[in-house]
Amino acid sequence: MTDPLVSEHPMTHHRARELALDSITYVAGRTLLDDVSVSFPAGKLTAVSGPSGSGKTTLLSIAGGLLQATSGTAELDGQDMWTGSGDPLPEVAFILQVYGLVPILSARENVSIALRARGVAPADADEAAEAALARFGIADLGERQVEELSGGQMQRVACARGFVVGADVLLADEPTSELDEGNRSVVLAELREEAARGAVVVVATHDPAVVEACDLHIALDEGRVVR
Ligand SMILES: Nc1ncnc2c1ncn2[C@@H]1O[C@H](COP(=O)(O)OP(=O)(O)OP(=O)(O)O)[C@@H](O)[C@H]1O
Repeated sequence: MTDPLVSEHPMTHHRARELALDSITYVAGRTLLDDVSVSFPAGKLTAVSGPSGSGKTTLLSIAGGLLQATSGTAELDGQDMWTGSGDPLPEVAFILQVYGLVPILSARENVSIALRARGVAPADADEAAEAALARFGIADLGERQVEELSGGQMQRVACARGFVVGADVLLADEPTSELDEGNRSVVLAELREEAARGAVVVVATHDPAVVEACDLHIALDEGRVVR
């Protein structure tokens, strides 16, 4: 499997063990997360479920360092996930609900960027990007501008960009919402593979089939953990 970061630094790369959230509260006008303590272990696929508006996206954002909690801590083996800027640690990759793709760039460029930003040489990054697109069945769309793609195709580009990094922590927000059953299975298999590789993998989802496919399950309701 393509994993440029790990293969470039085979001797120095230590796997994370656990992403721990302790007493996280987040207030924005009202309380969106209320005293949430959860632990996401490496090597496991953890589902975060809950109705729309229950706080799943907010929780993932805090877990990955995009958002600073009002109180409480989010730590990867003791390292604070909040870096002070809203830029996540390089160990973290996101697959976001809004995708965050650059519309005027090609699918391949959007994926390649994630590696180039981490110091991978452009030619190697492009090659890994092609392979990642192929994993999600969109190798033929590499040259296409993202703004010309369908919602489901964009979601698969966002998946390829999240997976290509070989991150220690992969946080996926509804990564299968636009996908048919076949493509959903592909994404689930890839998530499982990342966990098997030793990553912390968290997937926020409404989909019972996705919850079913996970090792662990945390349910939110109105900003509180209910299971
Ligand atoms: N910055 C903000 N300021 C105020 N309210 C916010 C902010 N961000 C999110 N919210 C609100 O917080 C609640 C939780 O949002 P969040 O996106 O975390 O839920 P979710 O469980 O991911 O929902 P969905 O499944 O619909 O994506 C929602 O009611 C949302 O409108």
